[in-house]
Amino acid sequence: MEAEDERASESDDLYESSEPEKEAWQDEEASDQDWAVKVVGVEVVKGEEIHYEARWPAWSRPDGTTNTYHLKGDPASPLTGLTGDWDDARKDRINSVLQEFQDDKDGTAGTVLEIDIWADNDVMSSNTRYHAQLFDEKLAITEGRFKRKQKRKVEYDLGKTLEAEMLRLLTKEIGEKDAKKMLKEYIDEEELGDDDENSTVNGDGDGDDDQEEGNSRRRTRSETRSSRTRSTAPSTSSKTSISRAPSAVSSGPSRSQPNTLSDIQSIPRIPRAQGHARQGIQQQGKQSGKSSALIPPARSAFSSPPPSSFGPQASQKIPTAFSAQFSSAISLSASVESTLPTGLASLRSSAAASKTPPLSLSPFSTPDSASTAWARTTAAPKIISASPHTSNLKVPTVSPLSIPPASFSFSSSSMSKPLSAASSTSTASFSSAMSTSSTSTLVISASTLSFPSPENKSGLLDLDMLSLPESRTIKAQIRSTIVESTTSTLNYTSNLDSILHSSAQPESTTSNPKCTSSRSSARTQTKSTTPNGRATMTPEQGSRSKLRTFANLKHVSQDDDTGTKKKPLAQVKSKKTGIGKGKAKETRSRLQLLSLAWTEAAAQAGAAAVTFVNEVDDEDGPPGVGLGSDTTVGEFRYLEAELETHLEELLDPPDAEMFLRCNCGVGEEDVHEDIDIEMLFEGFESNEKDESSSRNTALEKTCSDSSACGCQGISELLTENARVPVSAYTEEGLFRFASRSNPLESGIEIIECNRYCKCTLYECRNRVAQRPRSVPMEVFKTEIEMQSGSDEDEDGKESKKSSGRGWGVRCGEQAVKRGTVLGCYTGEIIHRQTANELQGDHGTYVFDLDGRDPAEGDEVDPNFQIYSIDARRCGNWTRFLNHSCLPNLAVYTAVWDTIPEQNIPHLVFFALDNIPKGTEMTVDYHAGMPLPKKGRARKKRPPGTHECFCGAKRCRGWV
Ligand SMILES: C[S@@+](CC[C@H](N)C(=O)[O-])C[C@H]1O[C@@H](n2cnc3c(N)ncnc32)[C@H](O)[C@@H]1O
Repeated sequence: MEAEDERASESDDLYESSEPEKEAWQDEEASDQDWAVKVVGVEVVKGEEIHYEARWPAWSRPDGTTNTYHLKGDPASPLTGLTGDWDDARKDRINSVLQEFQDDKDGTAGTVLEIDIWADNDVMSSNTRYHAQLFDEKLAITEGRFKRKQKRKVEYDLGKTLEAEMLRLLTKEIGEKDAKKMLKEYIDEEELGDDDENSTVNGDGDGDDDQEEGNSRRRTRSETRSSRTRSTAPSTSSKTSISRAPSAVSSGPSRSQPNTLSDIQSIPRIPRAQGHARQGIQQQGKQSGKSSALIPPARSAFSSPPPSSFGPQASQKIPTAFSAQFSSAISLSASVESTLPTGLASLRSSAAASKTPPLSLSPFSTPDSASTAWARTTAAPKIISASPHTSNLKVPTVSPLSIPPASFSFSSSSMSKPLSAASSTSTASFSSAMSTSSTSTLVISASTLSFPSPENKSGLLDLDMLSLPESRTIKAQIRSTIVESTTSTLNYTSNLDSILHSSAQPESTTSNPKCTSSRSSARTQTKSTTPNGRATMTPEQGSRSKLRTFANLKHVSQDDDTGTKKKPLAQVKSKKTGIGKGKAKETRSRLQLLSLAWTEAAAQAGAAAVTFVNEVDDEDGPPGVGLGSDTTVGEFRYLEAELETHLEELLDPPDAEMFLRCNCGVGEEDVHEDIDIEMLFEGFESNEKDESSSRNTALEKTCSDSSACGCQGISELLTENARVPVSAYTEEGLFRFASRSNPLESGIEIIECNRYCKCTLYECRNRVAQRPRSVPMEVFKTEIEMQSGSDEDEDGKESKKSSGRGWGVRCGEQAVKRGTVLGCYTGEIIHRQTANELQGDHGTYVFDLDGRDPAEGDEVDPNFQIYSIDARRCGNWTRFLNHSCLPNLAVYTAVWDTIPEQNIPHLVFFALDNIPKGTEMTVDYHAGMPLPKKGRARKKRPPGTHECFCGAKRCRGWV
């Protein structure tokens, strides 16, 4: 009883109603006009008052909203006499829903009618709810819960598209005949042995009539993918047709709506955690079994979900007999569904515009008092999605935005001057590369194929499509073809030097007979043959190929034909420490090799250089971060932007229809058009365009209108004065700070548009963190300074200690503007439990994905998983970000290639300040923990932490 009372009073607080909008025009002349009006919804306030929602197509407020709300029975209501039809339609709809329920003999609903009850009716949560509902529905559909919505088998021949594009580009360079010949040779070779794989991937191809069969096909597909991921089985061929795009893509709320109430009601809900987040790089010495990743736990403002967006939901099973009690909920959903095909759009516009949002706009919400209970009904469905990024062969893209143009030049023996990608189109470099076919390079070719430059997109392959795992593989094959016919591996590596900002670059190495690859040697270097005779390049092989290039470089740099001595990249300062004089050649070489290897790997993802510098001592680079198995540099996998996982539950890539698409963007051909997501939500998108006639289509095109872009529904930053959905990014693509006075004030999780967005990656205003990094990074050895004794001195004596933070990262030659998005923390996704059990140094590079960690006391479904990212064995430059109590970077969570409910967002770093070039970049590992008012705290350090050497004006003293 007590609990009930408590809930009731809580609900009173929650559902304090606001006055319906008073419309000025009612008192003015305009009210005499004959206005067209349509009843489009109903709200029930505290289970008593019923307000009709009306839309006035010929009228709008200055902000574009058109809806008004009118109390039922109010004689002054302009809807008097107009609600009859609507009420009838609602009743019909309710009856049909109930009928559907009663007819449901297949046992999915059983004797229980499930009704979702939302715990609050804050309109700002609506998008999140829609999102969750849509996700659930899609999940249910994917699982074959609804027979009448059979999954349609969709195939598209990626290989063909690639072939066509290859042919087009090659034809331009070497003429149609040769181009065809070259491709044919390649394809013939690839086709050998394809059959078995095709049959595995595609099933028997006789449609999806039988659900069980569909399921088994899915299983087969997933098994195929899993094994590909784990054991790097040979990739699919260019002829493979794929059933649906398998990569996980962010789901943002869409303007699509679930089909029927019964669909909604019988869908299991993935439990969503609400709670305080801890986010930070784990500390050394962390104890096994501790639940917290940090000691003491820190709360990051960035990781805490916005209260409205991620508010608790309640979903309860209601016995049929009692369903009448919930008629208001049913009627809400049913009526909106039957009469409001574009309800969400209007919802958005009215919600965005109204400072006093109307109550309970969500068709899925009801202000019932019981709804405050944070209940979960069914067991969470197995997480179907996965990180799609399990391949270590990245799409080799070279972005003109991310590589300083001048630096990406490729010299070659047969060219009078270096090839240059200085022109902003990579096509240019491709042309040059191909026309000097004996010496041009692999990367140019591959990058050209995959990168659509902003100026010249026509005819180039769609980057989105190419980032599918299958296409990566296919691309790798193409890449190997090009290598065979045109590439000098040596040139490739030696020219990477020009990306580096070394004062001295290796001499041209093309004349070195030991290193110049002939066509046949390139073949053996870059192509492997599987037992069945297929020539493919798997991700791992791609990586080995890198290693070989690497070895060549090493060879060249140490044994140069010309006899010219190379200057070291790192100019060792020995003034301070005296260390480093007469440094061995290998030391310099390792730094250089690391620079080349990391830059090469970054460039393949289209990102700017990452170099290693030590101006402090003779350490030849951070331990264990070399690429490949070369003992000189250790083993490490560079992951510029993707995550890796070995977790079973994440190995199964989701089907495309798991993800939602916003409807921004017009006229662009969508390569995924044939994946008919709309089919699943037929009838709910039809009037979108009418609705938004007043909207600026140019804005729409690039997802700039955050109130209209479905994907941005929950990227709600809180402004200082009002809660309005605003885009997470400015027009310039900078992070939009919530508040000048306290930029970290609001918790956010950004939902970026995903690959199904109709804008391109570079056009889309809501795809910023996904773009390749444009700021070159320098991993450098931090200064070793002599300091006074620390607060930990037992005998209290002053002592001199050296302090260092190991290796850190700074922006090299490029200053960074406040709000610049710099990149994501990458590494291996592991279970939080595993992370917590890592001992000592092993936890040093672990970053918790804790944006949605359950709060203490939350009831958590046993299937609910939380994760961390471990950058010990793979990762990128962000693993070197040191801590500062007054940092210049911060981190937020963003989702675009997973579903938020998976709890695997990206951790995105952005600049909190303008950062001058050459400045170390730091984050606060304990964001949210109090700082001393000034100076350095001299309190005893918490156990498990160690002394902080951040040197900030205000410092906690421990890290
Ligand atoms: C994520 S790593 C950062 C990269 C690390 N410096 C390296 O050399 O690999 C985190 C570790 O760096 C060190 N560190 C980072 N910031 C520090 C600071 N302000 N004071 C002392 N040590 C710090 C600590 O050893 C910490 O466990």
